[in-house]
Amino acid sequence: MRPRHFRPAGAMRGEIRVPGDKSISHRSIMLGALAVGETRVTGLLEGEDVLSTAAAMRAMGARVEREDIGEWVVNGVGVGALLQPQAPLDMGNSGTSTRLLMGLVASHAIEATFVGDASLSKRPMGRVIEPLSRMGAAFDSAEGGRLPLTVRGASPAVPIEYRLPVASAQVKSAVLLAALNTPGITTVVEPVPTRDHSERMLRGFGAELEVEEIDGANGPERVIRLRGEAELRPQVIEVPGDPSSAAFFIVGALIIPGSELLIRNVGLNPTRAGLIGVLRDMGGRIDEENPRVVGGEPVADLRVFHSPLKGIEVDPALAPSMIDEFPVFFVAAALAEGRTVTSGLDELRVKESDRLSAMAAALTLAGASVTENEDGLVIHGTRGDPLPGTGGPIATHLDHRIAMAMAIAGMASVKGVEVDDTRPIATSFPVFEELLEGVTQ
Ligand SMILES: O=C(O)C1=C[C@@H](OP(=O)(O)O)[C@@H](O)[C@H](O)C1
Ligand SMILES: C=C(OP(=O)(O)O)C(=O)O
Repeated sequence: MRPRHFRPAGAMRGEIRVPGDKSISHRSIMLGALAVGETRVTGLLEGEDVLSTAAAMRAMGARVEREDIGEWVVNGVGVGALLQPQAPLDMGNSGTSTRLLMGLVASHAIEATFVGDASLSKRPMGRVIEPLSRMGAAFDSAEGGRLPLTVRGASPAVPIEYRLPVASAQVKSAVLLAALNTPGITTVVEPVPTRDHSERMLRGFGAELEVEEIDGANGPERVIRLRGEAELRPQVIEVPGDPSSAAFFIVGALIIPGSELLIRNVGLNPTRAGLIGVLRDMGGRIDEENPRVVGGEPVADLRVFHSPLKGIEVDPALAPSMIDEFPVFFVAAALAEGRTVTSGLDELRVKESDRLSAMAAALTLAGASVTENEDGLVIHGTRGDPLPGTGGPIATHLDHRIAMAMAIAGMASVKGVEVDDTRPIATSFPVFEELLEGVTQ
């Protein structure tokens, strides 16, 4: 455990540049490893989760090398040519690494065992076991479809048409990655759109992938078709900054009086940008400067000003586009005027921790007024007054986003917040504390 007390702070001022997007970093290493030849990546997130992906791809035959900060070179083996790993693949804390790599292994003639830390070992893998079994892969897992888990890939695997039962980009991506080495056309139907980095990058690497929008019973649905036995061509990839990391600074600058912060290099893919729209609807001033396209993704610099926020009812349809931002969004709600209501957030219970109960407990300790419902939180804000709690230690539960969200809460509190363990922050945002110190007065 590495505890730290996050003190009440003056304004957040100056500028920062957020590190590379975690989702895109994972995918650039995985697809690079499946393309024959040299893929060059800049701006790669060097967080522990991405390093777990890099180590796994090395164990399956790819050359994955770091040349400089964020500059990586991947020499791939080609679709269909992954090697049998000689030892269990240690996924650490990373759900994305585990679920996407289970998809890759599922259609190769290899067997791989996945292990992870205490948090990852509690997370449900049945949601990927189910479609990948239909494609022909075989699984042995701990009870309830949990890690440790062994996948025996099918060769050839069978193409399926799969309608996602949960709004999960990881499940969608696992099926699409399995489809790469599966003869014929695999179809994934998405009733609710989730982040589309896999689709964008698969196309960029030359896969035959098409996306059709159709009218579903409850609105537009996306039908994604991928032709298998794909040949991927190596790419040069610039990874845009991670909006999920920027979120902590966006909320910090909005709630701490006197703040004006420039956050450079923020990815604004619409399947990820839900938080910004909701905070604007609450009265937050977030200006976009220098809009551009980086690595096939929309990016801008964000200038964020301290703003009085008003409570809001968050449309549950927005959840997938801000799914990882809810912990810090709850902090914004705790400082807003009036009531904020969230619902439809069952998925938050199966992240690195149960993020609904972890944030309800942590914010209550910090002095916020929070009611935990089955699928969301209701929060009565302080109308800008600092949180009046005891400062007593809040439990992170091996969850980086709880640690960072409560660090921001501490800065907007009377007595600060003691975070029981800051180590998990390194999974997604190793320079978080350094950047925070640089911009707080
Ligand atoms: O595909 C991805 O890169 C991710 C998808 C999301 O998970 P789910 O698919 O479980 O919603 C998200 O929470 C995670 O941080 C990254
Ligand atoms: C849920 C997250 O990641 P993963 O599922 O990859 O562990 C996250 O980063 O908030």
